[in-house]
Amino acid sequence: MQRGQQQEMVVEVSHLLQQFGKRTVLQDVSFTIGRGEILGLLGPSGSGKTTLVKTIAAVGDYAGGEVRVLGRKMPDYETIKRIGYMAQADALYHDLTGYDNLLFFAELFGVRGQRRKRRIEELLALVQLSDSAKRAVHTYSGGMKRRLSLAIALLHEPEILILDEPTVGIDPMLRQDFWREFMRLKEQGVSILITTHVMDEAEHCDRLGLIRAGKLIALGTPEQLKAETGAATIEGAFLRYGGAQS
Ligand SMILES: Nc1ncnc2c1ncn2[C@@H]1O[C@H](COP(=O)(O)OP(=O)(O)OP(=O)(O)O)[C@@H](O)[C@H]1O
Repeated sequence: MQRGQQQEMVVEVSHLLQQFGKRTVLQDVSFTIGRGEILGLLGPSGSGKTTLVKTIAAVGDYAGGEVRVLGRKMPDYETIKRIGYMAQADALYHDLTGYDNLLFFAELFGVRGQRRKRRIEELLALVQLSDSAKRAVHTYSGGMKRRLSLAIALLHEPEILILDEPTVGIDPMLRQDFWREFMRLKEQGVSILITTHVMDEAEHCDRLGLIRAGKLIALGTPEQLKAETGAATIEGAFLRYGGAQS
């Protein structure tokens, strides 16, 4: 980026309020994500991370504030197609094979012809499912389902990736491959919002947001968060901000 040039903001969340019935789950949450930026969300179980990423991915409406993605107020159907969302709960067709799941979602996202064939093959290789692609998903392990879900989220080459704990149940070697891929996508200008409980993954993020009880209690680069708290590690910084990591 040129000096003085403004970084393009692809996600703008301002004063977001999310409620389920009378219960407030997210309160006054504001942040932005720039093009090609990886923003990680950390927080204890139940703090609101999944609710936040779902709201940005437009899975449901919100009670107050504003979420804009690529300049459009969400939820917006056209913009949803430019997002790749990997949910925590697998949204797969268990009676279909892995390959047929990819075919189904390719159709849904308008990925057709030679591009479809090429993408499916590339992604099956990336997530190491080429040899199991013709098996029904109900025979897959939890980790295999996560890998297939990631392949689906990447299928249509989205500009924004929203990944809810993508590496749960993934072995350390493959986790490294995933991160190599996330970094490659970042270099291509893809913006990534990722929730994680894994502290060394947090170190790979450009910035981190710490969420506690529905509030964004800290936001900054890993170095800033450590410097502000005088902690040697992200985990230490997080604890000093008063969040108990689960
Ligand atoms: N559809 C819903 N209806 C009512 N309450 C909900 C709903 N979805 C989430 N919640 C509540 O909102 C709070 C935040 O949940 P959320 O799943 O966003 O947390 P999280 O930080 O992602 O947790 P984890 O790390 O365990 O996945 C929790 O108290 C949860 O029970």
